[in-house]
Amino acid sequence: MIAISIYHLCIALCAAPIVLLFEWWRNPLHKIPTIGPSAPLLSYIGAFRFFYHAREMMQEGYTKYKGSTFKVPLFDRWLVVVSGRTLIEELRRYPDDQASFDLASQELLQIKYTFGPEALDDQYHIDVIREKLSRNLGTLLPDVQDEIQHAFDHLIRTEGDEWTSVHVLPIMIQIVARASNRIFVGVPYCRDDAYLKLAINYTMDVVKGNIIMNLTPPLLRPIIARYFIPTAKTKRLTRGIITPLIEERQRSQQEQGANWNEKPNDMLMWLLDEAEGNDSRLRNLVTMLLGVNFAAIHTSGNSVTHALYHLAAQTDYIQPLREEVETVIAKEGWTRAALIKMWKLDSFMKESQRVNGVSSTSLTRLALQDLHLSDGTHIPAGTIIVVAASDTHMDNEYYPDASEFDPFRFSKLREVAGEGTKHQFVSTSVDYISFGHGKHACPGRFFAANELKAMLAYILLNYDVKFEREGVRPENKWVATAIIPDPTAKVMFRKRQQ
Ligand code: HEM
Repeated sequence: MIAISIYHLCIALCAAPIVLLFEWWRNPLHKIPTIGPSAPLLSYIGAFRFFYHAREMMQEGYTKYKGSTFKVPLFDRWLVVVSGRTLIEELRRYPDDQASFDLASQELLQIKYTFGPEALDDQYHIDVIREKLSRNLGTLLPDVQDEIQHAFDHLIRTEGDEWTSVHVLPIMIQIVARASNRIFVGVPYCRDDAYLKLAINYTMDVVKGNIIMNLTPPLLRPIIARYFIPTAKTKRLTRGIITPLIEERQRSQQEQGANWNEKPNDMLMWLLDEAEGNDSRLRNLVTMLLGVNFAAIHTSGNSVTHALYHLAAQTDYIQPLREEVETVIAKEGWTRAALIKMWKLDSFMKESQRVNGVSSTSLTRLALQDLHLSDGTHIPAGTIIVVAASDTHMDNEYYPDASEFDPFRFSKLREVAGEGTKHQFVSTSVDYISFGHGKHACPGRFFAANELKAMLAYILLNYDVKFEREGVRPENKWVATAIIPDPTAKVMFRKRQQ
């Protein structure tokens, strides 16, 4: 009996690698070139490498396979990367029922467990961002600016003409969180430390929850999620803070109806209006609010920090930018029209996003059916596809001297007749995909661009900035596909003496 068992065990042990190899060879993804090892089990070594050295692996793939596809390993799946104008355009054109952004996000972030199933059902916040937030930018700008000023005064303490060293990334994230939440929930909540902490930490909670879910077998996920997903607590605590505000607004709406003259013009009110008479939307308001914070805070906080590092490293950019801001403000006052006229500032932000960005990939899609790309690549249903954003942005074919940070690259291009809007910060194209491109391009980018330019303009008008080690911009950190400005760097701030 024992002999038979050992015999069977030996057969099983010998057969397992053969079966694994056969499955690997039969998998249609096998035909897509791999960066790093692709054989079964060895691909985990590749996944470790990708976690720490994504920049080099993406560069290698782009150099070898530009205009086609390659794949890189994550711990639980392959990521198929497409590049070149033709394929990016092809990916953009696929309808949602063939290549889905929503389901790709669901898979990569385990949204059902991290945000909660309600976040998948009814994404009415996207239309609210598109329709209400973007159309109210001009009206809301004074509030954003007021909050920026309040936040800088509160968080960056300078004395006379002394230089103060500021640990920039966490401070910029806080300022963005306050300025954004001035428009999401208004005063005093946008200054409430407990609420801000929850809104800021929600992103890390989602990341942690995602790691926990990826380590859990699918069958056990619903149970593990119930007890170990940190977002559940964050949502509960946020509900505790925001529910009285929601109830107060519902009461005012009932009592005053169309005569409610002081009706707030903010994200929470727009979401409430959209949820009126819809119980499930009302129940999910806080999830939606946190979802908007997730999309807005770290993306914008990292972006303004990237730009500020360039300013502090190359202080000769300060004068032309400051001159532009001062001249436009003197003529126009602090309006949205004024921000639009600041071409150099807009160009500076766009160039910073081009050479840094917040992610090395964009246009994330899940193939819902087999896709056949024009270069002959066959992508099987169930595959996650992305575009090589950073490498596209660093390609000399699209951007002369692409590796150079040329702050006024885009404002110079805009001076050519007919090119005025094409090179704005918010314009997307197959060559500029920091905000995605096409149907799912970031709907919050108009708000983000306004807020970030208002923050930079505020810094230019009110502070001198520099690095302690002058002229040296700290290296960005790459963690898998995420790109983060050095989280430890400090910038020196000195209040300008008017
Ligand atoms: C500098 C800041 C930002 C960056 C770099 C950024 C970037 C992006 C990117 C790359 C996408 C995915 C596009 C795609 O794969 O096709 C996206 C989607 C999205 N962003 Fe942003 N974003 C920023 C700020 C914001 C803000 C402030 C909001 C909200 C107020 C927002 C809300 C969203 C939403 C809701 C989506 C999903 C769109 C959809 O489902 O169709 N983002 N963003």
